[in-house]
Amino acid sequence: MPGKKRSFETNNINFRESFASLKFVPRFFKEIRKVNPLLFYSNVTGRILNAILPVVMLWLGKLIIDEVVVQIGLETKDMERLWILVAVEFLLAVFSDLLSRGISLSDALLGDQYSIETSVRIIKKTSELNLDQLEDSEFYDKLERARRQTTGRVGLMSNILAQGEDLIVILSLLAGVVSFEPWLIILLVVSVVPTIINEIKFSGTSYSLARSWTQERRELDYLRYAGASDVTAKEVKLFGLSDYLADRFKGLSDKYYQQSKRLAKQRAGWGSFFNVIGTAAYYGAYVFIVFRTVAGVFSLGDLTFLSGSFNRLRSKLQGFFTRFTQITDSALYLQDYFEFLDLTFDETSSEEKLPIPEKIEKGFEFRNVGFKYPKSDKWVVRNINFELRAGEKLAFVGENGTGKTTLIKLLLRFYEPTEGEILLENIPVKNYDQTAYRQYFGVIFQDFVKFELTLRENIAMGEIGEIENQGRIDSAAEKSLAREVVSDLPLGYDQPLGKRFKHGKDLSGGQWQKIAIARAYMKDAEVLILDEPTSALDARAETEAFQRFIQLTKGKTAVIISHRFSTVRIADRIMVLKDGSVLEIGTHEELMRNDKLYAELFNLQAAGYQ
Ligand SMILES: Nc1ncnc2c1ncn2[C@@H]1O[C@H](COP(=O)(O)OP(=O)(O)OP(=O)(O)O)[C@@H](O)[C@H]1O
Repeated sequence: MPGKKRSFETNNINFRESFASLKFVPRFFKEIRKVNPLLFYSNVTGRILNAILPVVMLWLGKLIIDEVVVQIGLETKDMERLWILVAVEFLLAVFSDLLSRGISLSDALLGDQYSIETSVRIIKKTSELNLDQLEDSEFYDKLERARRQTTGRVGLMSNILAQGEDLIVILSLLAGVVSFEPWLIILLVVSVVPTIINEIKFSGTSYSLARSWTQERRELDYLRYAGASDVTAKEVKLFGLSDYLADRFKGLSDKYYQQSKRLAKQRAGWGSFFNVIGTAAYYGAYVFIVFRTVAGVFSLGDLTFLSGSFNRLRSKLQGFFTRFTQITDSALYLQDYFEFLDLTFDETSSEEKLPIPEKIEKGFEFRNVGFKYPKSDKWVVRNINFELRAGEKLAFVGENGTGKTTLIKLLLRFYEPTEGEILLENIPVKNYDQTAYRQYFGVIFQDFVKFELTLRENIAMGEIGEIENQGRIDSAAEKSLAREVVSDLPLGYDQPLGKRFKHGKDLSGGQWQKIAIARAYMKDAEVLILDEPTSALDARAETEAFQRFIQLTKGKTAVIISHRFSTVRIADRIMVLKDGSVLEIGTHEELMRNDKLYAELFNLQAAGYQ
């Protein structure tokens, strides 16, 4: 957003908060285990084995050197023990390599399976939520973070498991070092404390930066899409928008880059400084071990074992703390993911819901309905009173933005009215089970989705359980005039639509609408809603589509929204909306006699056709 101040310091996450996010880790692992228990337990077992190998190898190294020293001092050499030790070390080295590869492989497989699982869960969860949640930008940010981190979560899994593995390595090495020389522990602490301080200092900062930029990243994604996609290409070329979009993208990305660079430089600077202190402590320990060896307290083998163990311990401990911040950082994303999954979708009340009536006898009634969109103070519609009687075809007309689609969304219970109520058979619709209630409706929205899938799938979306029912798909296509679209396409029903995928064919606006109408015919719905479904059809096709619609849906209840009065007049009754209120309602003849807005607009359009 231009001019808006963005700084990661403004909502920085501190160490305690990062630490608290670890509470999601057990749930995370439960989910991973569920995805593939066998792979999961093999991975854990492999890591435990792999963790004890380093100390065993170092110990073997010590035994080999000590044996070499003994053999040097002997007149007649007996090399058998030495070769056995070397052979065991060799076998262990091979085993360790195989084990590491096995662990990486199972990490990758488990990670892939888990990321498929999470993507599926995110899709399913999104469909459970209410429309107002989906339209909320904060919600979108949460969804964005939950979605973005799919691969990050895989890294988190490996990191946590590796952390457990390293802990075992550290404890075993520590036991070895302590048994020789407890004093070394003090130097060890001195060598790792700087790393710990550094990590605490920067804990959560990367996440904070990324989080504070969620909205901008969405904007960047959008600009990338607007500047480089087939959908926008025509206008971008025609209006020469490419530089404008590229500059805007660059300006915003540069800001992010600068903040990210500053953070990375600070991290690198402090990291190097603390590392020098740590290295000095290590060399202090080394000098100490060398002195003790020269003094004859330690053997040469002890020297190798101790210096090797100490060095490994130091790097493992440093790695342990560095990884710890990576883990807490990623766990913060985990928190976003689980918070997203735990979002509740609020059916207005938790009381028992009524089953829906099998057949609609009376119809729907809007009683004094008023509505404001969430986070808005503006009444979009108010004092709305009308009936949608069972079996009737009711048309909504009115200028753009007067609330026609909003009334449909209220009828479909995508939103609750802010005041008043909607009734079905004299009972408030909110008392009925929502999922069952929505089954009544077959709807085509004006912004219906053009799924970039096959034509068959696009029609079957109306009743996806019937996708194998060719007869039903044929009949829906026939009714909606989509049959001719099918026969024009080389692959018929199996033609992929849209340009995104190989062999995809794009359709004209009118052809897409015919397919969308077929979608409504797929479902044997009690109530049909057509929100400007024919705006892209030519005049003849539109009249034909509507006349068919009226014939084919005899006895069914329907709402039709259209700006074409030649279509609207076919409806049983017409409701005229103005500024969010009902101005008049009645049959075509009644409204013409009324001689108000409807008659005026009708005559205006009729004159236009003469
Ligand atoms: N999701 C939303 N959040 C906030 N305001 C909205 C939302 N959807 C629509 N509006 C506002 O509600 C008003 C009514 O919109 P609606 O889509 O119901 O009009 P319409 O009569 O169907 O218009 P058209 O003929 O152009 O399709 C408009 O002012 C619009 O800006």
